[in-house]
Amino acid sequence: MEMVNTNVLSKKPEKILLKDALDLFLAEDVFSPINMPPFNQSAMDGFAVLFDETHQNNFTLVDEIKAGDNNKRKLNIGEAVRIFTGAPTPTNANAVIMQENTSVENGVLNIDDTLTDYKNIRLEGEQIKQKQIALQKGAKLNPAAIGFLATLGITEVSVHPKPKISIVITGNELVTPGTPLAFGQIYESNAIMLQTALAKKGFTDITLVKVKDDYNDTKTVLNNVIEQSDLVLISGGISVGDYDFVGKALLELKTQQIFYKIKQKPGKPLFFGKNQNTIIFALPGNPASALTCYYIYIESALQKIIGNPNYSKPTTTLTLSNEYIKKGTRGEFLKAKATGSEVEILGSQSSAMLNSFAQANALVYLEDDVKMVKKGEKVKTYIID
Ligand SMILES: Nc1nc2c(c(=O)[nH]1)N[C@H]1C(S)=C(S)[C@@H](COP(=O)(O)OP(=O)(O)OC[C@H]3O[C@@H](n4cnc5c(N)ncnc54)[C@H](O)[C@@H]3O)O[C@H]1N2
Ligand code: MOO
Repeated sequence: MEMVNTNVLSKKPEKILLKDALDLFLAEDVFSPINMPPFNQSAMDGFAVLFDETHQNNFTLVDEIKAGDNNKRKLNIGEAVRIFTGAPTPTNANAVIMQENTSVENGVLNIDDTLTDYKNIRLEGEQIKQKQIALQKGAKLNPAAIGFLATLGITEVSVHPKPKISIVITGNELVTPGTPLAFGQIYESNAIMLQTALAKKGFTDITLVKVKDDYNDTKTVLNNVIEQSDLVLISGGISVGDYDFVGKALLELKTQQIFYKIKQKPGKPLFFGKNQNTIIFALPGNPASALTCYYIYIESALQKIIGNPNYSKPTTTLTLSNEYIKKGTRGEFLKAKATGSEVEILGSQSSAMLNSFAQANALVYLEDDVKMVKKGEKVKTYIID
């Protein structure tokens, strides 16, 4: 995972529309172009007054101001205006009294309330002043941050944009769901699985290409997608079989191999490399292997590409509710179900099967030298969502 973090660079900053910036990270500080609020504003429906120590009640009503009115009037001591929430208070008004605490008789306002300076007035610039920093470089644009920038009138932000992604599906045996299966064929499921996993995190600029187990076709397809994408995810054809052409084609295309094969289960033959500025993951075709590699490696790479300054896949330590005997010497990511402080390792851990993955909300990680874990033991758990 460390190798992914050090080798994946953030995309060059671009200005994009604020409405398209959800969950991206600011590439530069943003300063407020205005005072917010831009004028003294009433926080209540009621009456704005100008009082002093000699005049605390029986105000003379002189005007009405509602939200949106372009009214910059001033009051004399002892005067009041009818006012509504969000309306500009008279420029020198020093309190707003809620209408519930008032009565009006013959144009005179009586109040049943204490007067304090600037009660119920939102002062100009009290949230932020013009030229002050609104959000810092690296800030995540969640809905509140997007709303905040919109309150300042901002429509565009400089961010590290989302990557253009290509998914390449390899395999002669694969047919699209919805068509009948001939003997020897299986339904192709990695494309939709990866596409929806990506879409869930907001990554939707995806080109899907399918290629048969043919060296020249694989090379041509990979050459094209590498040229057109920031991130290429390849499914299958990365192991050692005579018809696994992905590794050979990638190297022939002068891809820099950063790692190939990891001591982990599932996902042993995972390939990670770079070609020019394009990041490439060749995922094992086994569906559970492909998805595990997606969660553990690709989600981190995506966050790095969009400039997340402090991402690491969320992990927690949970108490195991069942025993598990680990056979091999690879580290294992095990499909699991976390409930509160407990986690259960599910059955059906095969890389070729998705039945237990479909019920999982976590992956328990056991180090390579672990032989078994007992009920009640604490285990490292990746939460997947
Ligand atoms: N002699 C060895 N054989 C294998 C090794 C090994 O070390 N030595 N490693 C095994 C492991 S572990 C894995 S994982 C697989 C990975 O193989 P590939 O990445 O080359 O993937 P394929 O052979 O193309 O497919 C594997 C398996 O998954 C099915 N598949 C592939 N793509 C899809 C898809 N899009 N949708 C659904 N199912 C898919 C495919 O039919 C195969 O059954 O290699 C082992 N072999
Ligand atoms: O490493 Mo493979 O992904 O176990 O089946």
